[in-house]
Amino acid sequence: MQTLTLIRPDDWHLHLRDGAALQAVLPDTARRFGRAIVMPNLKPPVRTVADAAAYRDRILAALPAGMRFEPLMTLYLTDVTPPDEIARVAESGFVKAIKLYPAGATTNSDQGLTDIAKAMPTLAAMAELGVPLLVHGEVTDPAVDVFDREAVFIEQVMKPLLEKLPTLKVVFEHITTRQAANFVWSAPANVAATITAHHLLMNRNALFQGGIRPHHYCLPVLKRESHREALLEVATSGSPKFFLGTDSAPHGKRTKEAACGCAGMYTANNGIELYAEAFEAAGALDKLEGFASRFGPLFYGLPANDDTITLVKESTPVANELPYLADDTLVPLRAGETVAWRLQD
Ligand SMILES: NC(=O)N[C@@H](CC(=O)O)C(=O)O
Ligand SMILES: [Zn+2]
Ligand SMILES: [Zn+2]
Repeated sequence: MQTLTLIRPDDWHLHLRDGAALQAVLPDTARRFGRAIVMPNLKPPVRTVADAAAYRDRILAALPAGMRFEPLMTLYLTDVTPPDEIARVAESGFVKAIKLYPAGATTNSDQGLTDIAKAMPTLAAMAELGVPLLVHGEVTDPAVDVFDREAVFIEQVMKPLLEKLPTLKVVFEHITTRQAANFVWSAPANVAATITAHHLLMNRNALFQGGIRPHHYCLPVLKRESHREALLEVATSGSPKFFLGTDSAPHGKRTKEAACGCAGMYTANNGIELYAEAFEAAGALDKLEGFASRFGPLFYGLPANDDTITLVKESTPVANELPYLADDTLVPLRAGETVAWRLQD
């Protein structure tokens, strides 16, 4: 049987939620990944180092006994995040980055930034202290077509920001377009990107395959095939500017299968297996370890994990639903279908 052993990977973009949801999803990630950059879009958001310390404690308390996992925390950038908070971040050791959500761009982004100008002193402090900025890169202007919002963001926000603060470390999160892939490829080494497995595996046809498919809806929304090809090309290129970020984003079945369904796919239960499928299909399994286990730590200035995982090539069924909340379940990506790889126990 074909197997693949990798340095244990990390997930550089993950939603763990809180409370019962956190309890339900955390083991899926901790089984596979050594560390994860934990997104701060809770209700209310994680805005201070003190908030992040309390959230980190709740994550560690939810970790099943005997499991090793290190949550790397982030703060949610608002119009009023003070530059002082950045000094506390740099001192904390456990807060690794600041997350920019344009207000209204995605799930729980209503307290996000309304205008980048408002954050300039705080962003300048980040550039000075080497604190990375993680960006949900989509404009929110309703006049801009939803499929173009990432490409427009590059021109309207990302380029001007990096012109003003050329040394700021930036991770363009969950990139979905050829424009974003090219932009990061051509940018200096302080600019990197995460890529999800679902954007490597699916194009926008998956949203309408035999009918409307709410479990394939996430933000940024899936794009056309030529964009998927561009993402696959940079992900498998061996460039250290591109690394793994699942953007596993759990929402209960009832909130997904609704007249106005939530954005986000749940992939943590096959968090590395889905990437193995995508890399294998591209004939690039030898490039997976760099992308999944080495380039993220390199960007964040951390060592790679000191243990390994092994994947087995074996068609493996995916559950229809997973336990989630007392009154709702979770429908993972590929529910009721199969994944080509399995994590060895
Ligand atoms: N990706 C998503 O579609 N949803 C994320 C938010 C985000 O990462 O934009 C969520 O928190 O549900
Ligand atoms: Zn996002
Ligand atoms: Zn996300």
